[in-house]
Amino acid sequence: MRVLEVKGLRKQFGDQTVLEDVSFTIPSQCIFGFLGQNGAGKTTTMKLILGLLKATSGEIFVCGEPVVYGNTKTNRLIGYLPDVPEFYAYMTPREYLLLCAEVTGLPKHVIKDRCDELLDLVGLSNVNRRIGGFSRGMKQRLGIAQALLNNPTLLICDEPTSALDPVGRKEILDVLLKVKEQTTVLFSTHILSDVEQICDQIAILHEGKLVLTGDLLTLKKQFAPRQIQLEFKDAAHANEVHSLLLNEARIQKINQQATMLNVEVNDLEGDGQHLLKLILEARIPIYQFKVVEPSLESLFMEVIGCEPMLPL
Ligand SMILES: Nc1ncnc2c1ncn2[C@@H]1O[C@H](COP(=O)(O)OP(=O)(O)OP(=O)(O)O)[C@@H](O)[C@H]1O
Repeated sequence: MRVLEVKGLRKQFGDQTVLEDVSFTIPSQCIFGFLGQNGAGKTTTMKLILGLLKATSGEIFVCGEPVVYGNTKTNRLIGYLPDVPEFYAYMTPREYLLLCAEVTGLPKHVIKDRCDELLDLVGLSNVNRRIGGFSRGMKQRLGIAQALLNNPTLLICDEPTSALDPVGRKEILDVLLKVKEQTTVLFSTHILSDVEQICDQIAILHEGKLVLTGDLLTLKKQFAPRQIQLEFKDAAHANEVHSLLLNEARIQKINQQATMLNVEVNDLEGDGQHLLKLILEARIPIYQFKVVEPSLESLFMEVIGCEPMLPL
């Protein structure tokens, strides 16, 4: 089933076009990473999905139902976590969730069990402190619990990990992985490693246009350049090999950083062997010869037209 379908979405603020012909679909039970640099248009897209902004043109469907601006009926199917969630600081997480459950009209007989289940899911069941003293990560986790109260089909999180330290980020990613068992997740971010860890599908937004969307593993294989990394004892040896390889037609691109060379080839096996042979024949000692696994970073940089850093 298609949980979300975005078709030809365009959004203008005055004469500024912020989104142009954005189309993507999200199948059920997947984690969809919505990637883009600051200002790419991620939050605007999410607000359009939530019916909080009016699209200039295009259509959005949640579980087959059209999203209509100003009539947010489809939001009963969506849980939303904004980038900076706000809470009542004087409450404990349980008090706060119980209040939200009552306000959202959850049947009285299920409220307590649902809140306990969600506090357990986000690792806050034994926390009886006031929310005012929570870390950012704890607030994000409570926000996820709140967004899941009504058993949504789609959970949308706006940059849930961006302001967190590595431990806080891992906790959120673990929670999202657990959420995926029951709910489709769309989360926006510019942290590529988070996407690499948990996402099945991605979309990359660049200056308001969707430059890539699809299954992450397939895209990585399809787009990431075939690269071999060579490391030498010193920069002089790396320079020597760099000059040697400049004459080789089969080498697509060479990128050097000090003692390391990143060499892009067409045929990893054949060209790799040829490279090694050349270096050995020139009697240049080599420290490391490594086939670089395709990474989301190289894919991202390629589609937005930036030069990737040398992988470590
Ligand atoms: N209400 C608005 N009025 C005018 N321009 C807006 C409005 N909201 C957003 N924009 C502009 O739209 C562009 C996209 O903003 P958006 O917040 O969607 O980007 P983003 O990808 O979420 O970025 P970030 O990662 O910084 O949150 C920006 O240039 C922003 O200034």
